[in-house]
Amino acid sequence: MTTVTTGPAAHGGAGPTTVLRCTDVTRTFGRGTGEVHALRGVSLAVAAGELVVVRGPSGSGKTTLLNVLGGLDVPTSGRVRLGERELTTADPDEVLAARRDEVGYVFQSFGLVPVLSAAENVEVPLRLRRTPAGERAARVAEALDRVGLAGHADQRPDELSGGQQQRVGIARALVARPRVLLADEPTGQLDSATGRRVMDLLRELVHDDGVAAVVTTHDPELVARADRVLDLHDGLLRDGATPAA
Ligand SMILES: Nc1ncnc2c1ncn2[C@@H]1O[C@H](COP(=O)(O)OP(=O)(O)OP(=O)(O)O)[C@@H](O)[C@H]1O
Repeated sequence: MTTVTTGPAAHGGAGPTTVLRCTDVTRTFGRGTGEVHALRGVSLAVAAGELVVVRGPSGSGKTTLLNVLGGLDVPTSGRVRLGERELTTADPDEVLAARRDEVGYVFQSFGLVPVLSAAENVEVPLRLRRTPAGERAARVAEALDRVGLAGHADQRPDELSGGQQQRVGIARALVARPRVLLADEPTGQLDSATGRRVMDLLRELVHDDGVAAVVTTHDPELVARADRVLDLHDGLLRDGATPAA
């Protein structure tokens, strides 16, 4: 098994700003002749305020990696550390708490609840954290304002464009001030100009908030906006080309 260590871990171990780390992670699906090695020894450390883009062809393991990093899936072997929590040895309640408290997720298909307004969608993570109602309203208004949707709070997803829906998705991901942001092909359903604007926004917010972000993509436009690019091929992670800008 080949293990490629990338990021702060490759340069002297745990830096004080590393908030997300996985070490020698494998994930195997199925058994026997049907076995699929989706991740084959992946190590990665992401610092606060760093935007890491993971690119790779379909089936290379991108979604599996995000699921493992975010505590949505359990690796077959290896370790995942999210903030102060070691997910791979934590009990299920603690993993749930880590997901709720530490991670914001952005989905390719936005993942908004169709019957809720933009503001109500953004409010969901705050309700899960039992944030008091008055504080919720202020935080939701601020989050919508930051993504340029202050005037769209009462609209439902089907009354918004794709780019606006993804801005709502980003506001929802960041409203509870997570330390980690995970985004799976966040511009996959957007035209290229809209995708660029959404990615610029994501980059700005990640840097402003000091969030450790991992974004998967096929899109070269996203790659150019990364602080660091990693290539995933057949479940193996390698340093990619340094982004142009
Ligand atoms: N639940 C599962 N059961 C069996 N095999 C799976 C499962 N999830 C993923 N795989 C397999 O693991 C490999 C990696 O899949 P993954 O979805 O992580 O790739 P991906 O890079 O995200 O692909 P895409 O870009 O098409 O979304 C693939 O061969 C896939 O078929």
